[in-house]
Amino acid sequence: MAALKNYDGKYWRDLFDSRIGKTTWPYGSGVWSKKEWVLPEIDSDDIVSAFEGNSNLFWAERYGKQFLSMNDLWVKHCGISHTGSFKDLGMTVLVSQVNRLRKMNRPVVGVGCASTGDTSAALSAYCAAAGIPSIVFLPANRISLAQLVQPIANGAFVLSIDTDFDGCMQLIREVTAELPIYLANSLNSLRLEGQKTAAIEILQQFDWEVPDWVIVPGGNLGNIYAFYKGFHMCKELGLVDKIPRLVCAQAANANPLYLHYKAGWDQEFKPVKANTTFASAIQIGDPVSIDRAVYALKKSNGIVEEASEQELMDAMAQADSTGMFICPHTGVALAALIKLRNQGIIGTNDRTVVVSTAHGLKFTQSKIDYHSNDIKDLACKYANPPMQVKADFGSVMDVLKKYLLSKVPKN
Ligand SMILES: N[C@@H](CCOP(=O)(O)O)C(=O)O
Repeated sequence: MAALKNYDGKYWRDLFDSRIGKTTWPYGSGVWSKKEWVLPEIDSDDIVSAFEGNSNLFWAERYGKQFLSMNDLWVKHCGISHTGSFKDLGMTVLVSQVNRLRKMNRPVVGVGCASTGDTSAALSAYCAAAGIPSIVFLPANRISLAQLVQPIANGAFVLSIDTDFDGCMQLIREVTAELPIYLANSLNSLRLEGQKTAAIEILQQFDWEVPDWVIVPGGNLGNIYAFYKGFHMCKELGLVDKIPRLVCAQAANANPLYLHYKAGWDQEFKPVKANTTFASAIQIGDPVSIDRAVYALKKSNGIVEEASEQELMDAMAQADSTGMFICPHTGVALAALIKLRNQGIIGTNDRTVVVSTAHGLKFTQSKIDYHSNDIKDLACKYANPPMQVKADFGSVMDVLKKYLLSKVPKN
C-alpha cells in the first residue's frame, strides 16, 4: 500500500466529520481533542460492563444477539478464580478436609491427582497454602504451558508421564491404593460438593428464577453431575420448583459420552481413545464419572452435543471478538449451543447459561495459532492477525484510514 506522502489533516478531519458527525471525536491528543466537549449524560443502557454487578455471571448480549439471535444468553465464568478454573471450587473443600484429617493424625501424607492441567493447578495451590505435599500425574506434552507451570511453581511433586490423561488416571488410582496419598480427582465426592456451589450461585444470581438451559463442557464428567447436584439440592430445599435442562458438550475428538448418548443410553458404555483436541482439558476417553453424568443427564432431560475442532475454535474466536476471552472448552460449549439453536431446540428467548470452565489466558497458544492462520486442516476464518506496518507517519495513516473507513457506520 502506498504511503500518504502529503498528509492532509484537514481533508481527513472534514471527511470523518461529514461521515460520522462533528461531535464524535472527544478524545485523543490531536486537533480533535482541542474542541470543547461537554460529555453527555449516559444512560444505564450505555454502560459497557463485563459483569452484572460484581459477579462472575454476565450477559453475553452482543454475542447472543449477533451470532445466535438470542436475548437471554449468559456466561457463568468459573475461570475467574484463584488458579483460573472451576476446579478451585471443589479443591478448597477437599484440601480443607484433608487438612482436618491430618490435624487428627490420620495417615494422609500427601494428596494426588491425575490431570489435564486445571485440577493439578488447583490441587497444588491449595495444598501449598496448607503446607500439604501434593503429587500430580500429568500426560507429557499434552497440557498448556500456563497450566504446567502452575503446579511446578506451587511446589508440587510433578510427574510428567508418557501417556494420555486416561493412562495417568489409571496409574494414580493404582498408586493411591498402595500409598498414603489422598486421591483428589472428581471421583472423590468432596470435589463435587464444592463444585455444585456454582449451580446454587447461578440460581441466587437470577434471584431464584431457574434458567431454561445450562451448558457445561465435559471431560472427566464430574462437573456435569456437580451442577445437577446443586440444582437438585435447591429444588429439594424448596428454593426453586424445577431444575434447568443440562447440556454436556464434548469435543468430537474425545466424545465417549456423546457416543453413549447417541446409542440411546441403554447400550453398555464404551470408553474411546481420546484424540488430540484444542480443548485439551477435556481430552479424556474413559471418564471416571460416567455413571454420575448419565444419571444427571437423564434426570434433567439433558442433551449431549459435540463440536469439531473447526467448530470449537470458530466459536471461541467469535466469542472473543465480542469482548470475551474464553478457553477452548467454553468454545466447545458455545459450538454445542450454536447447533442446538440451529436445530430449534434452544429458542430465541430461552434463558441459557454457558459455563466457562477456565480462564482464556491459560490457553493462549491455541489463540495465537488460530489468529496466525497456522493450523493444519483448519480454516481460521475469524483470524485477526496484527498488521505489519512501516514506522513512518504516512504508512500508519494509510492503514488507519482504510481501517476506520471500513468501520464508519453506513447511514
Ligand atoms: N480436566 C481435568 C481432568 C481431571 O478431572 P477431575 O475433575 O476428575 O479432576 C483436569 O483439569 O485435570
